[in-house]
Amino acid sequence: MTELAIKAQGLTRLFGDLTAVDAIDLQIERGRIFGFLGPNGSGKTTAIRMLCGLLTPSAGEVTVLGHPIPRQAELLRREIGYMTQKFSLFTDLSTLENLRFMASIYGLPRSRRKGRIEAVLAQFSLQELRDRRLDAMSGGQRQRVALAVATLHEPTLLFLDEPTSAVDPENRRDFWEKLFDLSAAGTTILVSTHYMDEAERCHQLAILERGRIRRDDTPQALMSALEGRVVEVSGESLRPLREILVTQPEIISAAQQGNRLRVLMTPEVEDPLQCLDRLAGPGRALERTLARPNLEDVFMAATAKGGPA
Ligand SMILES: Nc1ncnc2c1ncn2[C@@H]1O[C@H](COP(=O)(O)OP(=O)(O)OP(=O)(O)O)[C@@H](O)[C@H]1O
Repeated sequence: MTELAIKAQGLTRLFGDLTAVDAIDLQIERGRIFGFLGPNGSGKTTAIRMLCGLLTPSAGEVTVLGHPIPRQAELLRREIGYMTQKFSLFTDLSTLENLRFMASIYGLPRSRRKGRIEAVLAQFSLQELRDRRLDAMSGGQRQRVALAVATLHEPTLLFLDEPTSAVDPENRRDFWEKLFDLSAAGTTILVSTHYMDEAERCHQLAILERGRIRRDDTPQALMSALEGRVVEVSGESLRPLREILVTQPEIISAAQQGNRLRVLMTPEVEDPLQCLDRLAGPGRALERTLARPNLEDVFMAATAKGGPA
């Protein structure tokens, strides 16, 4: 049986009347990159904080790296790294000063400190930035320092809460290469994002909406499940066509991309092309073809029109 890094059942958190996380179940295998994909306010941060032992669940069972949480949260803390969307390092200190400070906070033995600091400086290509203050760095450079700090004590499990929200696409790609290096070396990573390109890189993905997991599978399986339901339309007057389509019960979403309209249909529709022709009405010169589903389609299917379809 595959060993699980994280197992949660019925994990729930209320804030007053609001259910921020609503009875979610999770099984995350060791060494995997697992993604939480969801819009703002869908409960990603709240779920991560409970899994780290930083926030007490209102209900549910959680085991992380074999520790029942929150009971053994203190023991867990030494084995995990946590990087939040809010930048939490000292911007008036240099890379090296931040690393030295965090090494003492983590309680790294003196004999290991120097070696680990040099190791992460090399691993995250920070040698040239070792003496630079963080407030004189770009967003991407700072994120690399933050990842170096989060992995300084060699955690076996890493929680990354929207780690690249202030980073451009090229730096995001580099950042993900570092995550794959860590994963290949055995580190389990739970990462939250609202970027589709990031979500697609994960080994496994949970789509969250209003505190619930709407889908949980590999990105490939999630996309394959929508095969035959996405139609791309090109032609004249796409805006009025879209207006008609979005009001129809057969249509989950219709989004314009350049001079094409991407239409996602409900699973009940047997012949999407024929259905589209019928809804568009006679007299429209349309070109339409079935398209390969992407993660954006999966996200729409999982969350649009008030619930999963
Ligand atoms: N301490 C708190 N007190 C009251 N409500 C809270 C608290 N923390 C979070 N919430 C609410 O719980 C819901 C989920 O928030 P959460 O931060 O977990 O979402 P998120 O998916 O991480 O969003 P984002 O992408 O914006 O970070 C939101 O409606 C939020 O306002």
